[in-house]
This record gives sequence, structure tokens and C-alpha cells, in this order.
Amino acid sequence: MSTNKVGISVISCVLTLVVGFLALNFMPSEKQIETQLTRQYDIHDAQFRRSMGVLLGPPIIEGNKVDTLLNGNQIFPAMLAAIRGAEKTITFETYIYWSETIGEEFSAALAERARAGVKVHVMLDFIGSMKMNDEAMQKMRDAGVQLQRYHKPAWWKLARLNNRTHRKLLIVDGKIGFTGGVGIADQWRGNAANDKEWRDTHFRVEGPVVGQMQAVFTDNWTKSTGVVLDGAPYFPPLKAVGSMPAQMFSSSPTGGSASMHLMYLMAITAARTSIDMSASYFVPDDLAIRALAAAAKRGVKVRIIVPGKEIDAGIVRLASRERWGDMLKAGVEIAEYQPTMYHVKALVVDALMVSVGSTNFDNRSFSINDEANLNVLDPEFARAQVHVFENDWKKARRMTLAAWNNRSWTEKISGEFASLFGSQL
Ligand SMILES: O=P(O)(O)OC[C@H](O)CO
Repeated sequence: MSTNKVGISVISCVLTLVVGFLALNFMPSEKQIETQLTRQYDIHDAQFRRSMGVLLGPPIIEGNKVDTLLNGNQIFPAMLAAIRGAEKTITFETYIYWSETIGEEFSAALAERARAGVKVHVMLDFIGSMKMNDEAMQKMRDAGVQLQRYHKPAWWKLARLNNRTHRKLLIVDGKIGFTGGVGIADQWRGNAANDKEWRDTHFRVEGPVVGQMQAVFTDNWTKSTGVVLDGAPYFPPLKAVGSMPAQMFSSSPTGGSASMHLMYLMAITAARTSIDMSASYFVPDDLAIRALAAAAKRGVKVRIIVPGKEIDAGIVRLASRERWGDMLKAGVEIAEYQPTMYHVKALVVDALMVSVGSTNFDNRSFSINDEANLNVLDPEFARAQVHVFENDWKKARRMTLAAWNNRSWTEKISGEFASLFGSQL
């Protein structure tokens, strides 16, 4: 064999070993949920509540008040008012934060509070905040804001590159919390009045559950900085301010990664009458498809709103539509929102249980990213969310089984291709 050939063989062996090594390191080391859950109780049963409390982590606690904020016009003023009213602490964790009009407004408000002596901690996902300029970040740091960027890509930490913080949390003085779908970028401004203004819903929370929200924020803050945020400025005594039982819980590949997947499967399996799901990115795995189809077959009215053509990630829509066949056959109703990008993330089951927060209905949220959701078990709140859902449903176009079967061959092929990346979407 010539020296050249020996060299090429050695290089190809080394490359194969490197690729194999990387592939093994990116594969999940622990098992995910594999079997369909057995239906043992209804959403209204005490056992559902008990199981949610013990299996997901934090207990469901009483005495909360949750206000619904629709679209940027309601969401941003409420968040900015809370920030501007902060007296002791602000903790803010988000995925998307871009230097634009609304980004500047947030930066200015956070910096102003830091200068006034408020302890301000901001955790931005590194990838999600790549469109934020260094100058804007420096201005905040100069004002005293403690700003961290989560999981900076590094070649020696490749395995965590894919793990982003997708959580959307703002907690002020440990007393007022916000969560929901919104990111800090200009497409969320406005009132979903045209295709430049995204449709989204966020929530303002008060009551004892805000302590759980604060604990979720401290999780990634401690992981990233080694500093524990504790004491009354972050965890003040919280009195009951309303009547809603609620629970804030989180998931991350570094601990409790199955929680979100499990929560959705438990809620869908326990449904008796209705499931209304708003899913900005809907790429269900086989278990979720089976759970939704089984619900429809036992008579649950299952309605899902997803984005239509106005979506920022075309590959997600392709992979999503490819998976609808079994659900449509089982009677699940799926409709695509028409006016603009639909970025709402909400689940309402049996007009009692509502889950809202950062989680998308896809594998990226279920097992790759860090997520946080608020569960509320309150009939009045759930009815209000059903009302919001009904309004969105009117602006969404139903996909029938016949139309799905008649998709063009180009859509079918591109759907199958997109579906190959399903585990990463
Ligand atoms: O990942 P999400 O759900 O926060 O959405 C972010 C958007 O895709 C940003 O373009």
C-alpha cells in the first residue's frame, strides 16, 4: 500500500471515530417516556391533582390570581409597568431578546431600576439573544444590571449547545410574576392587527405561586453563576390574593426533562370532555399523537390551533402537517390561524385545567430545552381561556381529512423530509 493510501485510511478511521464519539455523546443517555399512559382518573378527580403535584415537583397551591394579557399592546405595558415599579429585585429570564424598539424600552427600564439600587438579574439565552447588540448589553451592565447569557457555544461543550433556556419568566420583588409565550422583539408589538404583529398571550401572576416562579428562575441563575438568590427580597411572604390553585414547574435535560412531556400526556389522558390546545410549534411525537387520537375516540372534543402560512419556521409547519393523519382520522380538529403568526402556547382541558408558559408541543421543548409552565386549576380562569381560544378558532382554517389526503405530492415529499428532523424541532 502506498504511503498516501495508508494516510487516507488512518484519517478516515480517525474521522469515523470522532463522528461516532460525537453521535454517542448527543444521544440521550436516559430513557424517555415510551409507553402510553393508562387512563385512571378525570381532570376533576382529586387523584389528578395529587398526581400532578407529586409527579411534576412543586405542589399545587391555593390563593393565586392570574390576569390574561393579549398581544403586545397589553403584554408589554404590563411587564414594563411592573419593572418600573420594582423596589427591591427584578429577575428576568427569556429566550428571544433583540435590540429593537421594544428591546430598547426593556433595557432602559431595567437599567433605570438598577441605577436606583434595585437588584436586577437578567438571564438571556445566548442563541436567542444573538440579535441583541453588545452596546445595549454593556449599557445595562454599566447601570448595574447583572446580565448572564445562557450556554455560550463552545467547542469543548458541544453536548450542551442544543440545550437552550426557552423559559419566559419575569418576577418583580418576588411578588409579581409573568409567563407565557412572548419574546422581547418587535414582531410581538401591536395587537395582531396585521401579519407583522404576532398573536400571543402572556399572564400576570400574583399570590403564593410566584414563589415557585422565583425558584425556577434561581435554578438557571445558580447553574450559570454559582450564586444563590435567597432571602426576603426574592422570596417574601406571599399572602393569598385570589382563589386560583396553581403550580409552576420546570423541565431541563439536566434534571426533570420528562416533566413537560409527562404533564401534557397526563392532562390529555385525563380529559373527559374537551381539549383546546394553542400550539405555536406543533410537532407531536408518536405517544402524543396516540394520546390525542385516543381522547378524540373516547368522545373528547379535541381542537388544536396552529400557525398557518404566516409562520417563521416553514420546516416546522411541514413536519407538523405530515403528522396529522392519524389524529384527523380519529376526529381531532386541527385549524391553522390565518391573520398572522400564531405564537400562543396554551392548553385548556375540560374547562378546568389550564397550562401556559414557554413550552411548545414538540421534542425540543419536551426533552432538549429548559422550559417552565404554569398550571392553573380554576373553572373561571379556564372559561376565560376557552373564550380566547374560541375567538382565535374563528380566525383559523380547518384542515379536513379529505384535504389532508389530497395534499400535493410536493408537500408530501417535503413533509416527509422535514419530518426526518422531527426530534430536533
Ligand atoms: O421558540 P419560541 O416559541 O420562543 O419562539 C421564538 C420564535 O421562533 C422566534 O423567531
